[in-house]
Amino acid sequence: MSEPTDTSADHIPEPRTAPSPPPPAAPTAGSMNRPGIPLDAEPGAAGDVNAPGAQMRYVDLTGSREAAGRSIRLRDMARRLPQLVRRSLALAWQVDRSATVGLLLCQLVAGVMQALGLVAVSGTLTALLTSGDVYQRLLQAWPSVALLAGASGVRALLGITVNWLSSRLGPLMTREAEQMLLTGCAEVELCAYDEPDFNRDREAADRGATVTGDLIDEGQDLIASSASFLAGAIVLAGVHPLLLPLLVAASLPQALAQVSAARVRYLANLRSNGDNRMLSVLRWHIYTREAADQIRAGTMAAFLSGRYRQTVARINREDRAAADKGARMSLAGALCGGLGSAVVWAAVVWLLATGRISVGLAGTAVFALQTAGQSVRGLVAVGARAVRTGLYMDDWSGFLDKAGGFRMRRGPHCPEPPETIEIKSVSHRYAGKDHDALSDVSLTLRRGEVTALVGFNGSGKSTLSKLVSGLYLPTDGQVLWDGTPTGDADPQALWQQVALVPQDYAHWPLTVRENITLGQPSPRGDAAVREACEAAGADEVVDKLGAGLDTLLAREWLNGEELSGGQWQRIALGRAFFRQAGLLVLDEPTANLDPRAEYRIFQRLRDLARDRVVLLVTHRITNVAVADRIVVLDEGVIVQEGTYTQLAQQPGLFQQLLSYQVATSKTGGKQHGTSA
Ligand SMILES: Nc1ncnc2c1ncn2[C@@H]1O[C@H](COP(=O)(O)OP(=O)(O)OP(=O)(O)O)[C@@H](O)[C@H]1O
Repeated sequence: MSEPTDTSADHIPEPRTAPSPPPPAAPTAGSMNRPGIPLDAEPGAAGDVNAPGAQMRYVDLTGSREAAGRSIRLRDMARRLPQLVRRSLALAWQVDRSATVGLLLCQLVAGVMQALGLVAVSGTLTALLTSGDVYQRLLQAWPSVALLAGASGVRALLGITVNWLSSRLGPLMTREAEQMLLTGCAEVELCAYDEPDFNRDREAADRGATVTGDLIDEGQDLIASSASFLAGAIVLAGVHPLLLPLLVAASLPQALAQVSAARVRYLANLRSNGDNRMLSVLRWHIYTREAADQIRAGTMAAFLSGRYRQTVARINREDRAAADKGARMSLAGALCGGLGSAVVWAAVVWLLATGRISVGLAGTAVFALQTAGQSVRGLVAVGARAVRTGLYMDDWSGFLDKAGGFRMRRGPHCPEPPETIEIKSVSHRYAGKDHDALSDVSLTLRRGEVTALVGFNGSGKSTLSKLVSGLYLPTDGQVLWDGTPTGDADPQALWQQVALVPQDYAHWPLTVRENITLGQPSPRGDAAVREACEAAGADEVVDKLGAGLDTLLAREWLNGEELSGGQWQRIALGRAFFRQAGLLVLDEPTANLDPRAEYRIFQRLRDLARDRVVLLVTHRITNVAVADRIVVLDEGVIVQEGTYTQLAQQPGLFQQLLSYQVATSKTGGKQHGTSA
């Protein structure tokens, strides 16, 4: 049985496992293009951070949690606590049954020992305070003393056992909660991530998972306090029926004050939630390597530190106000509590003076009053903390429910490498958008052909490539793989047939080999990896690395290496070429490559297309001559389609794009010539 912590504290301590907002950046190439602007910053804030009074703040994340925080009241707490204990035990049962049973048994025996201890106190005092010679009185008292010592010893041992079992269970519960979160996220449709609420709730759920392990300690403290209160109450009621209600009434003001102070602190924490998240974003950008060069070259350090200080000042103001208010409440509670205690002690004296209880029973009452009083305060303090942990856990379980709503529920069909992919009257609108990213697009992709998508930024090229790959399901129309809609295919089986090089490819902190195989090695072993590297021009990169394919691609890690942007892109291409997939999607595959590497990739595309469908998204208009067919998109609509020769001669958007690129290269050439 662990002792309830900080029974006199007037505030709920932070969860023992302090939840911290996760670092904002994923390991992608593109993440570097968006330093400093959180994805869900308040509308307008990101674009106008220097305007007078403008503050870059996270959107309010509190919403329903504020309402939940306001419900930290004595009555709601009493209703909530049994649920929380049940919840903690259910999760504990899930991860380690024997430890859970052990914990419950220990708590039960500890409660019995507490009651026996109090009975033994009564026996000891009665024996010692009766008249007669000292030797006789000691002889009479010793069985009670032995019982008292035995009960204390057993309680101490049980306390150690409970701590041991709780510390075994806590981390297991946290890991289990995190695992459930990971599984939940891996199983949702990609479109879930486009819902702003989803990302927000996921972060909150992450904090909830982190504190899940705390609930077992808090649950144990609650059980221990309840058992201790029960033992004290039974003994006290035995001494005189007046004492127990008096004690409860006397403890009430202090309990109310504690709960109110807890509510004030919780709400203050909630109000600072956005600012705390902002601090973590700023810290990440200020001290990690990712943006270190841009902070220096842009002389941004003072600006960012200033923003950090402003945010800290806001949090400090909020904390200070909550601390002051909490202290005032605690003071009022302590005053009322002091008066209440005086009344209880006066009652004991009165009962003794009027001969209603013996001296021995009065002594027992003193011990029982102390035990029960401490337990009530402990119950309230731990209860308030457990309720707060429960609120964090609500975020976690709420998110799991939400993720369940987005779970992929597609068909069982396992596609073969496709002969044709038909895009049939497809429209797609992202969540929260008021217009379609693609409108009524129809197109057929065939094995053996390279189809290129071109168009201005935001015209819908990447969206179309993600629909073709089955990453998104269209909001209207169908994408048919050899006649089967992507929504009817088993997603894992379908993605086995997809090799994708997205615009923002991941820089996995793994070895070169794992970066290529993505953890799914070929039966041909390293020979297949080397072939893919050669096709992508990554062989030159690997040859220069100390440990070849075994080199860890993360410089900040022990013995890791860092690659240049173009070298990473070759690795990303190697990944796609390694995969034996029937669809190859290349979204801006040569943006970081030098002209020689780019030339080689475009030359290889024809070979690659022989036994697969190839979809190429590119702004390098002069290079799309390699494609069998070019599709020109504008504002989500196909405006032109044909071969390079046809489109180059036809007035339209393609000619415009081509002329811009030719003009740019000419201008660049002239400038180069002038400066040379
Ligand atoms: N995840 C998303 N959530 C909401 N809107 C999105 C999302 N991805 C793209 N969009 C919007 O859909 C439209 C088409 O975007 P898409 O990325 O397909 O364009 P693109 O032609 O590939 O652009 P670029 O040439 O810049 O890569 C844009 O208006 C964009 O803002």
